[in-house]
Parts: sequence; C-alpha cells; structure tokens
Amino acid sequence: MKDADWFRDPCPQPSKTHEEGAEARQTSLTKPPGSLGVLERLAVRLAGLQGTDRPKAENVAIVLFAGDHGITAQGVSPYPSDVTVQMLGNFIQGGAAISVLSRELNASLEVVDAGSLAPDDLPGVVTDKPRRGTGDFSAEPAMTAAELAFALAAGRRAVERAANAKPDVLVLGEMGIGNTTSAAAITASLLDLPPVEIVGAGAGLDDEGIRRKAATIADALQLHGLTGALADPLAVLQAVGGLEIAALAGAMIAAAQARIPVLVDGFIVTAAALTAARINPACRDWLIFSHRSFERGHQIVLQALEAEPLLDLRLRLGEGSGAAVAVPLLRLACALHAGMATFEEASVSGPC
Ligand SMILES: O=C(O)c1ccc[n+]([C@@H]2O[C@H](COP(=O)([O-])O)[C@@H](O)[C@H]2O)c1
Ligand SMILES: Cc1cc2nc[nH]c2cc1C
Repeated sequence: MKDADWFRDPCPQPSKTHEEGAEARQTSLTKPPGSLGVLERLAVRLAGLQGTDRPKAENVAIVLFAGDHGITAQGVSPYPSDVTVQMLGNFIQGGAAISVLSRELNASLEVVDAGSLAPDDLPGVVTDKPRRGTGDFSAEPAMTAAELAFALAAGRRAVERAANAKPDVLVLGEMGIGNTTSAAAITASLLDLPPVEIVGAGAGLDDEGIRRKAATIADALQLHGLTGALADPLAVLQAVGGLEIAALAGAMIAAAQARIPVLVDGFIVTAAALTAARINPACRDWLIFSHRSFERGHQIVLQALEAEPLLDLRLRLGEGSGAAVAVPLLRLACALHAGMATFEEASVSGPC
C-alpha cells in the first residue's frame, strides 16, 4: 500500500521569516518589550505557524474523537462505558460543555466516533471506526495492527474534512470512559516511568481505585513487554492504546503536515501528542498546549514534551474543553499584535 506510512511523511517547519517579522513588530509596539509576556510569544508563534504578518484565531474547528475501552472491565473508571455513547448524544443535542463552548466561540464542532460501542448510524456523528471498543489490554492487545492503521488514518480523514474550511487553529478533544487508563499506560511506557507516578483519578476514582488502576497498568505493561527499553510508539498504541487516542495522534501529524496549528487539550490528548511526537518528531512544532489538567500525570507528559501550557484552571473534563477555553487568549494575543500602535505611530518615546 503506497500510503501506509503516511504518518512518517515530513511536517513543514514554521516560517522563520514571519516569526522574525512578528518579533520585530512586537518590539515596535507601545509597551516595554516583553511586557505582554506569553501573549507576545503566542502571536509570534502563530505568525510563524500561519505564515502571515497578521495571525488570527477567528476561524476555529473543533474535532472530538470518541472511543470505548475494554480495560473498563477491570473497574478502572467510576463510570460505565455506556456514558461514552450517551455523551455522543449530548454532544449532538448541544448540552455538553464543548457544545456550549463551540457555540460561544462560533467554532465548528465535528464529533467522530473513532471506536465507541455505539451502533454505526448515530445521527450527527461521523462514524469512522475499525471496531466497537478496544480489547481489554489486561489480557490481550487493545487492537490489531490493521485497526491501529485505520484509527490513525481516521484522524487524518477528520483533518482533511476540517481543512476545507481553512481553520486558523484546530482544537482537538476526546471522550471515552476508561481512556485515562490507556493514556497513563501509554505515558508510563513511552517515558519508562512506574505507572503509580502517572495514574490519577480520571473521572473521579478514589484512592483505592487509583492504586488498583496503577497495578492493572503495571501488570499490562509486563504482559505486553512494554517495560524498560525505549518503546516503539506504534507498538505501545496497539497494545494499550485507544482508538480515539490513535485517531488523535494521526490527526496531530496530519494537521502538522497540512500547516494547521493544533490546540492540545488535557491529559489524554497530551498523551496522544507524546505518541505523535515519537512517531514524527517534527509535528511537535505545530502543537500549542492549552492547559494543565488536574489529572495527576498531565504535568509529567507536558514536561516530557517541553510544553508550557497557557492555563491552569484545574479542569479535568476532556472533550476539548480546556483547549476551547484557551481560544479567547489566542484571539486577544492576535488582536493586540494587529491593533496596537507602534511607538512611531503614537509618538511615544522609547527607553532612554
Ligand atoms: O482531559 C483531561 O485531562 C481529563 C482528565 C480526566 C478525565 N477526563 C475525561 O474523563 C473520561 C475518562 O475518565 P476515566 O476515569 O473513565 O478514565 C474521558 O471521557 C475524558 O475525556 C479528561
Ligand atoms: C458525564 C461525563 C462527561 C464527560 N466528558 C468527557 N468525559 C466525561 C466523563 C463523564 C463521566
């Protein structure tokens, strides 16, 4: 198959020329240099990513990938898997947090069923899945190599659809009961850390539940031979990943290849980002990390990616909600960059 390795194709670099132009403009604006802190850095980064002197974050596409997880049979989540499919209905009916945020932001919202237990004909949802739910990775691989390839490509297909509207930024989110267990297993394996250092409460496990969750992951990593040596990211995804997590990784690589900046959400999306960056390191440049989630392992994954998130609001919802909440910051950074007067225009003196 000609395109089987599409995710290894190069990702372009951000435009140095536009970054330098934006940097020079920031220095000329009526403020002490650097005084708008991270907002300045954001405008400069977006200028480089969008290849323009006037970066924007007006046209926002939100894509949310859903998947179910066989590992829930081990009691790793306080909620039943049914909630994933029920929430798909809520996204479409407009009652979920991300539905509200997408309306407030005038953003498009596409919900992709990348592997939930739902039937194939859910109205309002794009069904693009190789199977319903993953295998229970405490006993078997989460998915086959062919299913992994399908899920990665489902991420790319979603980016191709989103790209038609030429979005300024792409917000990526997820929904999947059990997916913090999968994300923690991926992270522990790729970073070669004991699962207890990563595992958190997810949707609300108590301390005893968290201990069992960590032990379940530690046993599974042994079973699949994923401890110790530098793990192959595709092998890790196949053994302990999720279909929505694989789709997210594919979407991030495809977005980078298509020069679309991505706003990364919380713990699960960041675990997908770590995987994507291990598969194709150049995609990292295209990822903007929106927030630090309250989920225990998130800071560790962010550190591994050398990422400084924009916000820390103790969010732990998922659905792309943290990334959506960061969009107004991007908009304000761009408005300041475009709209402030220069020292010369405003006849304001520079430093003595
Ligand atoms: O985004 C996060 O950081 C985050 C942290 C904890 C939980 N979640 C959400 O909660 C669900 C997974 O929780 P769990 O306990 O079932 O693994 C899934 O639908 C995620 O979107 C999301
Ligand atoms: C109700 C509910 C909504 C969610 N949205 C994302 N993850 C979630 C988990 C639960 C349990």
